[in-house]
Amino acid sequence: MKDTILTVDQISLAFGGVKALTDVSFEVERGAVFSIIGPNGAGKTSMLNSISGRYRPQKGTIHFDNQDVTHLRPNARADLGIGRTFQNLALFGHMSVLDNIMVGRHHLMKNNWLTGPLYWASPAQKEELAHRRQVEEIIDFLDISHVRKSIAGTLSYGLRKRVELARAMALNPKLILLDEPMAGMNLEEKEDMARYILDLNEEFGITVVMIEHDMGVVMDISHEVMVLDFGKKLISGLPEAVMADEHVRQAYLGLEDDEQLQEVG
Ligand SMILES: Nc1ncnc2c1ncn2[C@@H]1O[C@H](COP(=O)(O)OP(=O)(O)OP(=O)(O)O)[C@@H](O)[C@H]1O
Repeated sequence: MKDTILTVDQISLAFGGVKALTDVSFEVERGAVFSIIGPNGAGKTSMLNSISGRYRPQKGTIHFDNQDVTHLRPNARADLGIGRTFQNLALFGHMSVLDNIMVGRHHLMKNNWLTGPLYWASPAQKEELAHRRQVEEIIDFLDISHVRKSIAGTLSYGLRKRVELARAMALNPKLILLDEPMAGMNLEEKEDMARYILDLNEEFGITVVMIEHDMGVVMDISHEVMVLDFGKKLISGLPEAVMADEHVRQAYLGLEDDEQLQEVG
């Protein structure tokens, strides 16, 4: 039987007269890497924001892990296991890598990690230690231990993106929303990031919903692809089937033959 972790049903979202999303429905299977593609302004970020709770669609419902989350606030959705990264870096530049990642874990801690250390040898301290161990695991996984004490703002772009991913993972998400995780990266950084996304999906069992413009990456790592165009769903399915679709090739890729498709991204 199909194990669906996310069900988006008939979502419509408008900003004044601008229709960002119109009647978009789709399902994401637990354990999948699901990519959303489409031209600029197609509604991709609006969809991610609707899932995370940042935007409130005027119409439609969103179910996550068998629960109606349509009316839940972003924090409540995060508590249920929806993590995310942003299109533009959203790290605390003046804080260390470790502290940035601990912020991601904050909501999991019963005791506030800022006031926690003030209580002596208390459960709060023990809790912080346990959290630190888990954070160290994530740091090892993403190969950022050499910069764990560095100030986040001083790191290269690729490393900062990885720290952002670490912070999202620290939330212990069942589903992670990635908004253009490879944007602005060189080829090597992109290859690294693709590997980490695959590993967090396979080793940690985290379902991934990702917006990505690099078609090579999308084709390589996605189990399913959905195309948005002018706020509407054009098609979704296996990556090869979507790329072979005539409408997609014309409307989005503007391509005629396979040779050109290879060059995208
Ligand atoms: N907060 C907002 N206020 C007003 N209009 C918005 C807002 N967010 C998105 N829009 C509009 O909704 C439409 C869809 O935008 P969205 O950012 O979701 O597209 P996108 O596919 O993510 O584009 P891009 O690839 O450029 O990031 C656009 O017309 C955009 O201007």
